[in-house]
Amino acid sequence: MRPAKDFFRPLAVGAPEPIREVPFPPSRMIHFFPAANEKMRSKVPAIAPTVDILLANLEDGVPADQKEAARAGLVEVAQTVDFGQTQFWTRVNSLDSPWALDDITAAVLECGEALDVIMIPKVEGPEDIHYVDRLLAQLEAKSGRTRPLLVHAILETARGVANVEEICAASPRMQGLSLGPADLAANRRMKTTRVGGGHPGYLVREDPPVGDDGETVIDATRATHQQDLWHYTIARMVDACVTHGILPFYGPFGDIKDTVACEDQFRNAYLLGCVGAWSLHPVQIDVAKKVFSPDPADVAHAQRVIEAMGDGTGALMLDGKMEDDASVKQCHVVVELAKRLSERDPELAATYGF
Ligand SMILES: CC(=O)SCCNC(=O)CCNC(=O)[C@H](O)C(C)(C)COP(=O)(O)OP(=O)(O)OC[C@H]1O[C@@H](n2cnc3c(N)ncnc32)[C@H](O)[C@@H]1OP(=O)(O)O
Ligand SMILES: O=CC(=O)O
Ligand SMILES: [Mg+2]
Repeated sequence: MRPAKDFFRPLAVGAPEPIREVPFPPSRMIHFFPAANEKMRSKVPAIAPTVDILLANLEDGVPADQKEAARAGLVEVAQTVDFGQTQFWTRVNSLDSPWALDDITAAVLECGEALDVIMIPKVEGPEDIHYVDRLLAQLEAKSGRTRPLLVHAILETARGVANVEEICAASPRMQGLSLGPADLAANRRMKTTRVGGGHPGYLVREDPPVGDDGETVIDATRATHQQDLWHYTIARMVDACVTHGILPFYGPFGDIKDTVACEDQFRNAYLLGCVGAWSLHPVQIDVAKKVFSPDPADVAHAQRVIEAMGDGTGALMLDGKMEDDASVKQCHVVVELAKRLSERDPELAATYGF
């Protein structure tokens, strides 16, 4: 760990100054497209204005024999597409792969200033971030980049989860974390075979009824309630991110057709503090937009509480409920997010009455 006085020093002569505060533009969805796929690349200019973050994927999901084509696709998109206010990210291959070094090199030297964030998969500890941090500084100095690339890590190994705080604190480049439930499940030896979401076998069952003889009746027809496999990890990730001033995201939901369960998974993450989730298919873009934009009814209620609370201190009753300094702070979180999103979206602003 560098001493505090050196934390914000560039790691190479000529590299841009590290940032002191992580920017938080609209970040409701990170939309993935396979960068090797020409047809998908051709859709990027049309999709870009409809998403908050567009990501050229080079890692899992891209076949091994298309890794070079994906890298070339990233560079082509970076050099030709006008992203407007949409953020442009890439996910490079993991640091132990034969492709990571060339991916990172091309991302810095050939993408110009178009790229905002590099997503690093399978991050295990702060040492992975330290390696990327120095390499990026060297490449930035060589390319003449004027603003530092930020780093987003995927939390998808047990060791990564165990080291989550150190990962968040490893560099001023750290922009955020995503939960990667598919790789994490494999690494933990969970016995699931899906990409995110719940599992019908992970449940709690109602207590058995008591018979006339006072004995419990063990029958299998009692109600069960499916539980959330990801609650612990998301909550842990959110606490680590907030502690270090960076942004938490939920990752992929693989059942593309089940937009209802996708919405549930995204909403659990939203309620626990995540700012966005990945969209793997165009149908998931609107799901993320809906879930990660505060509900207009919640915004209206929050505004009433803020208004009623005056200077924000004390306690009062509103609609039969106690409101005080702490509940009004929650209301400010909701209203500020709604206002921030509305700045770039007049239609959304109208639904809030701003
Ligand atoms: C665990 C992890 O690491 S998750 C991250 C790695 N995985 C990914 O990134 C997957 C990204 N998504 C995809 O590759 C695709 O959506 C797939 C393979 C899942 C499904 O693709 P398809 O079978 O083509 O889906 P479908 O037929 O429903 O597509 C409908 C249209 O949307 C397009 N489309 C599908 N996914 C995307 C996307 N991510 N971005 C842009 N366009 C897309 C298709 O090209 C198709 O276009 P068309 O109507 O002009 O033919
Ligand atoms: O990369 C994402 C995952 O879930 O694995
Ligand atoms: Mg993964």
